Amino acid sequence: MTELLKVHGSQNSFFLLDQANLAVPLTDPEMQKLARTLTDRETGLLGGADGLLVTDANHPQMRVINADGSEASMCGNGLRTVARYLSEKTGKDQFKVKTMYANLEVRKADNLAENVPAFGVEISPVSFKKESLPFDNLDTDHLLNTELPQLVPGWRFTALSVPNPHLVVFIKEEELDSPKLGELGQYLNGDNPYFPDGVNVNYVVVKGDSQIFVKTFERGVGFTNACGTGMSASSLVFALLNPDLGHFEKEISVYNPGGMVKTILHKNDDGAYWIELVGNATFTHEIEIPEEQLHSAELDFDQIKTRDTYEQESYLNFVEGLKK
Ligand SMILES: N[C@@H](CCC[C@H](N)C(=O)O)C(=O)O
Repeated sequence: MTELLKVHGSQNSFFLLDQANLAVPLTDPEMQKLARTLTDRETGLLGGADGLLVTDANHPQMRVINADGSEASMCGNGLRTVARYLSEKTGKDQFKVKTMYANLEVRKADNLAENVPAFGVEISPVSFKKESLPFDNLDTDHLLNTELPQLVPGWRFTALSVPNPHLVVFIKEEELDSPKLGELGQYLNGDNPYFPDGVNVNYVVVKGDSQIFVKTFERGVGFTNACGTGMSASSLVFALLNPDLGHFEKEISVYNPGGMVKTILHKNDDGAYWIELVGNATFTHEIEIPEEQLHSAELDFDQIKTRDTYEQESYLNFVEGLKK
């Protein structure tokens, strides 16, 4: 039997698999197939999820397989849960985790509430260069609060990678339910002349000093409860465009449909930006699957056992408390 976990950060949910638990590690096509099968919102396990996180306790690392089987270079909410998993395995409270483009620092943080463990993770490298997303056919090398009437007239867009690609647009609170949000997300993540690899689209509402709300249409997934890299990218753009409200080296509260995280913005002496993302790392279920099932083309759900950890109840109490 192999143990998987179902986890979430701000209710951006994942299955977490440790290759070190397997006699034969999963191949990339097996991971992609498993991600698509487990995460399906209608036919997947435990109501599906937004992706599959693959780690290896022997070589601290994280790979992120989106729900559609594509691979993302980073996942901020996912990294917090991988950090907790590896921390509990090794007894270490601070260490680095290898991701596609960078070795990122992670640390155990104070619990957000009783039974709501939290971790802080480094989000970097940050780039505003066109090639880092990439984007094309927009007659510019940088999008920084730029009008793009060919996308949505009247909206201003900022593009940055952290290092996965993000587009940030500030909207009014009353626009949050507009169909334009999903339409644009879908358009830019389908066949389009501007973002050939797709892009995560973050819709941001400024709530006040050091406070924003972010709703994200995620590449490879669709709307999610939260996107860690998206909230980090949005925090940086918030501070760059509104220096009176968003500050470096000071916590920013980032509310999202799944809860709330904190971000802290940093600028190194060489001018490079990086962000610390602090938030919950919740394990909702322990799952037992025979290893041969993970390698097989079809999963037999009758052979899978799941156990509720009861952490979700505590997390929901924490979210309820945010409303008071
Ligand atoms: N939810 C994630 C980001 C996941 C990756 C994204 N869908 C992509 O393809 O870049 C997060 O918490 O950062």
